[in-house]
Amino acid sequence: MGLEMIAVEIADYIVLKKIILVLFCIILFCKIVRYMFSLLKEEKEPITILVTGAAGQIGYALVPMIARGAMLGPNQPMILHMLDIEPATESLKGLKMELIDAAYPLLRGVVATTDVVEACKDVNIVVMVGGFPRKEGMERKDVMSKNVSIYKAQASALEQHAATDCKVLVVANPANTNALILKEFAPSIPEKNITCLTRLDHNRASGQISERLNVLVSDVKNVIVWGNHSSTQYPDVNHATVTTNSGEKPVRELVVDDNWLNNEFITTVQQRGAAIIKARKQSSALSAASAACDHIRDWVLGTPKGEWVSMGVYSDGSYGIPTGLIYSFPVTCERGDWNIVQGLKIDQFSREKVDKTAQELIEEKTLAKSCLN
Ligand SMILES: NC(=O)c1ccc[n+]([C@@H]2O[C@H](COP(=O)([O-])OP(=O)(O)OC[C@H]3O[C@@H](n4cnc5c(N)ncnc54)[C@H](O)[C@@H]3O)[C@@H](O)[C@H]2O)c1
Ligand SMILES: O=C(O)C[C@H](O)C(=O)O
Repeated sequence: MGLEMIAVEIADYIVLKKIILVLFCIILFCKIVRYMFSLLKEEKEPITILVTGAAGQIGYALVPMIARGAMLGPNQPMILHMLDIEPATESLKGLKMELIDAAYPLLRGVVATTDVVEACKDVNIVVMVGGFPRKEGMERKDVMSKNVSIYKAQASALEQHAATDCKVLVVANPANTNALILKEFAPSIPEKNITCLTRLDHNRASGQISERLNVLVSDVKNVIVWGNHSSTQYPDVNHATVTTNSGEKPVRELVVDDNWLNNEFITTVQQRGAAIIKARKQSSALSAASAACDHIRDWVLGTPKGEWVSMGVYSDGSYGIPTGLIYSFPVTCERGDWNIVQGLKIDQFSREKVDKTAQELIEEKTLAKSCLN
């Protein structure tokens, strides 16, 4: 065999090796893609969610949202536990029938009960709506004594029977103080796992800006609701922006009316709950249910990059807010954990409002403790 022939054979061999390598890579790539798809299709374990006060009006709006996947996403199956009190037994039964009739694909089981132990068994997420609602003309403090005793009792049941890492959202008013009572009487639940709903106020603030500027509400970012879910809350737009064709613009720059932002905007958001009660003769329900889904979704699945939301959380002293209060702060969430956004500038106007609502929470805490004695 001449040298030329040997060179040709070696070249053929190298080409063949390259072809085999390319084929091998293609097969490997296909296998990886198939594996990724199989992971995506893989059935997740159901998460157990408890809604207390499920037979009430927020409950009636909330449970179908949860069952449709609005809270935990379209691929997360769930088992729903629904708790209410004896007089609501029949309407709770009816709600269970309707959930079955709605044939929600993600809903893998429904427990409708008036037994708090059965309701709390192994729950992973708890939305506490049960309680005595404020009626027209009533102050939130009027319902305090009725609700703190409910929250004390339910804290013990959760502590003993819920999953050890359960996440709790308190909706029922006074939401911040009910959450604080729950925290005090369920000391084994990590304090970071007990929160209250101020997302409704946050969404209301974004909604008012969107209406005023005629922009999409989804383009309004980073409003803050500080403090109590009450008329002393402080809706703050000093760090808020709107996404426009020419980038992110500060809300103040676009509104060009500091008088409106510092007065009417704040009181409209603060008084929105009362305005809805006046109009409907019942407190807000669908917007509260939707906000509860937003709160849990962002907490569990994370907030979008560069955005924060408002959540009532246990104060660690950030922004000079005393520890020992459940206070609404701007937070970002990642991998099921929230963190208070640090380093935001608080001007004198804001400082007074942030402190005023903290002061109301201190007073509510004292009142709640006296109701327990
Ligand atoms: N945080 C917020 O943003 C926000 C918004 C709207 C309403 N709320 C509050 O949410 C709460 C519920 O409002 P709603 O309109 O659904 O009231 P609702 O009266 O229609 O429903 C409350 C339900 O709780 C039940 N309940 C009472 N005691 C209970 C107990 N010990 N255990 C379990 N269930 C119990 C009642 O039987 C009723 O079915 C109220 O306190 C309301 O003020 C909070
Ligand atoms: O029930 C209320 O007091 C009002 C409610 O908290 C709301 O903000 O709509």
